[in-house]
Amino acid sequence: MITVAVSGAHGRMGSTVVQAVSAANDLELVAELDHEDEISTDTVRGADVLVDFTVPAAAQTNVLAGLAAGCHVVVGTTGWTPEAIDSVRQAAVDSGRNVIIAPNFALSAVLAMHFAALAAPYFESAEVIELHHPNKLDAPSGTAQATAKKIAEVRGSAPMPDATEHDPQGTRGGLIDGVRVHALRISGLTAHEEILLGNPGELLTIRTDSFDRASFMPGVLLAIRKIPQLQPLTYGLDQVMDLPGR
Ligand SMILES: NC(=O)c1ccc[n+]([C@@H]2O[C@H](COP(=O)([O-])OP(=O)(O)OC[C@H]3O[C@@H](n4cnc5c(N)ncnc54)[C@H](O)[C@@H]3O)[C@@H](O)[C@H]2O)c1
Ligand SMILES: O=C(O)C1=N[C@H](C(=O)O)CCC1
Repeated sequence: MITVAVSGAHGRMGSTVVQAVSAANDLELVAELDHEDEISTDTVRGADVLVDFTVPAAAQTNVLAGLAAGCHVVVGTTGWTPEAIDSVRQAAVDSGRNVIIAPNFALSAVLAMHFAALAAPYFESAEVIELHHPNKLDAPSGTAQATAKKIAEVRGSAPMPDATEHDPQGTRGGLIDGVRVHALRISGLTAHEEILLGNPGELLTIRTDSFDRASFMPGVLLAIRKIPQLQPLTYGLDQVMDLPGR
């Protein structure tokens, strides 16, 4: 039996994780923590794994507190900087516990990112559109950032055709490692992304839709089950799945 504490347990994702862990035969929910609860040896109640779905401003502190409390930590909270990830990596090494940070636990999103990285070297143009519910705090989404970085990695510095000279309102979107990213916030949506890859006369569109937060749960449970066997720091659920072409 793997014991689990959830941080952000009253939120949209945290409450869904509480339900999913409670329903799993091999997992035991031992603590539900939220905004006013300190993360400590006492409050995690001996949990093997702390799962964090909180807010970008709190995630790093929560992960470090979880490691100090003796937990492996599964992180879904977005908004990470490379510096914050490095500090977590070092803390994980020092603690002898492991951390996985995944910007998206939905299998369709993980595969969409993977397929985009496989396809990107074959296309002149690549842009990312992410579409989310309007209560989301961060833009662009962690998934869009990770997607753009993966595309940039495989494309290198190959230029994309774009004659735009005048865009005073910034309507061409943000640039992440040379890849354009556009963030939409629309009532009624949950979490969606399109990756558009173009060549003269053709377009490949890769799209992932999370219509319900249940879509993230198989990935979260996989990470909880696998984390004791992982490296001190893993970034992305693709690193845990046995994907072809990696
Ligand atoms: N990785 C993924 O697959 C995935 C999927 C969905 C959302 N997310 C990310 O998860 C995060 C949470 O999303 P959400 O929609 O559940 O948000 P939410 O606002 O519904 O929930 C956040 C919860 O965190 C709590 N909280 C705030 N500060 C805290 C602190 N210091 N300690 C403990 N709890 C604190 C809030 O009270 C709230 O209950 C966001 O960063 C979002 O981008 C990731
Ligand atoms: O609802 C959110 O907030 C989501 N955040 C993640 C991101 O920023 O990529 C994953 C999708 C849902």
